[in-house]
Amino acid sequence: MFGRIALVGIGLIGSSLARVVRREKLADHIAISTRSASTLRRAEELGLGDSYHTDAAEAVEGADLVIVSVPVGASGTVAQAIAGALKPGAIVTDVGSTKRSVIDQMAPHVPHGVHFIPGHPIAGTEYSGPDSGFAALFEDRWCILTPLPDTDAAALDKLKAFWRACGSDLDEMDPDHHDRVLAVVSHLPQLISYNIVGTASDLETVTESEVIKYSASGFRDFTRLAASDPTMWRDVCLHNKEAILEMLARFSEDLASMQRAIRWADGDKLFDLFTRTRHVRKSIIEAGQDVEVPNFGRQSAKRGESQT
Ligand SMILES: NC(=O)C1=CN([C@@H]2O[C@H](COP(=O)(O)OP(=O)(O)OC[C@H]3O[C@@H](n4cnc5c(N)ncnc54)[C@H](O)[C@@H]3O)[C@@H](O)[C@H]2O)C=CC1
Ligand SMILES: O=C(O)C(=O)Cc1ccc(O)cc1
Repeated sequence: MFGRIALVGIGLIGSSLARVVRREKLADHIAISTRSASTLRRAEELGLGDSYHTDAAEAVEGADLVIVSVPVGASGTVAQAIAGALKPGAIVTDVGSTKRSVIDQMAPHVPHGVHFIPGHPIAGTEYSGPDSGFAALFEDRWCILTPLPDTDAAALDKLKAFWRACGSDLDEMDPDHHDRVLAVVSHLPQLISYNIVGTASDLETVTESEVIKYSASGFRDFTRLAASDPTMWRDVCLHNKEAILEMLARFSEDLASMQRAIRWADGDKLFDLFTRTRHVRKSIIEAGQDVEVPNFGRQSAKRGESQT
């Protein structure tokens, strides 16, 4: 499908892309670049690419497709570093969890004649780094592209064909709309998880060992999300600030309303809400969107066994 693909950033997403590109033979040459020398060495030990570069500009030279998979706060720095080396006609895309900020950071650096098409695979886990990736990550998951108004139709089609070959279903969205939707379905749950796990670990009357020993599956699900990469999520918060603050404000209002219902023993109100939310879950399952996060390479979560 492509001659040379350059992957800038080789963590969970970059290394999953490397693996699926190799498996599906989507490129003749995979060039890998990342900022940290030790991560690059690890990518080489894992045999993820055909060439390895500490200099991102060197990796993108001659590439037909460049995929930037770094924390969203680093997008501008990467775009600036690669701008001068991009081949005319190349497609540059990203996988960042926020889109408006990535566009604002990257678009000014992309030269005329290079096709910049921002993207976001809605697929991931709480793990990070080149060891954590796997080729099946994108299978049957959505990938949202947020093309700019002047995006070249042929380049867009090519990028869509690439993601389809990775196993994804494609959607297009306006970047601001993307940021509001993701704020509620992804960023808010993530922040609630950080908060609930923080609350539990701050309780003086409950020892940490009790939290671990008696954690019911509800709390355990939150700890999975709360184990996600701090740099990535710090950047998401800082780069989708307005939409996240709006969703947090709505959430706080609804929480206060629930608090009131409990205080005044308003059982009907609680029952109605719990019935409504149950229907949301039912709709997700009926739509076939209840995808389990795969357990590749992880130890068993059985009681008493350690988790790495
Ligand atoms: N982890 C997840 O579940 C998902 C993450 N994303 C997005 O994908 C992007 C990458 O995330 P992950 O692969 O999970 O992160 P990761 O932490 O596993 O990997 C990040 C990579 O970026 C490199 N990097 C960091 N700063 C850099 C810089 N200034 N220049 C060059 N390389 C740099 C790191 O060395 C590493 O190779 C983020 O923007 C994130 O929002 C999108 C969907 C899911
Ligand atoms: O691990 C999970 O449950 C996720 O939700 C992964 C995820 C994290 C960030 C994204 O932008 C998209 C997907």
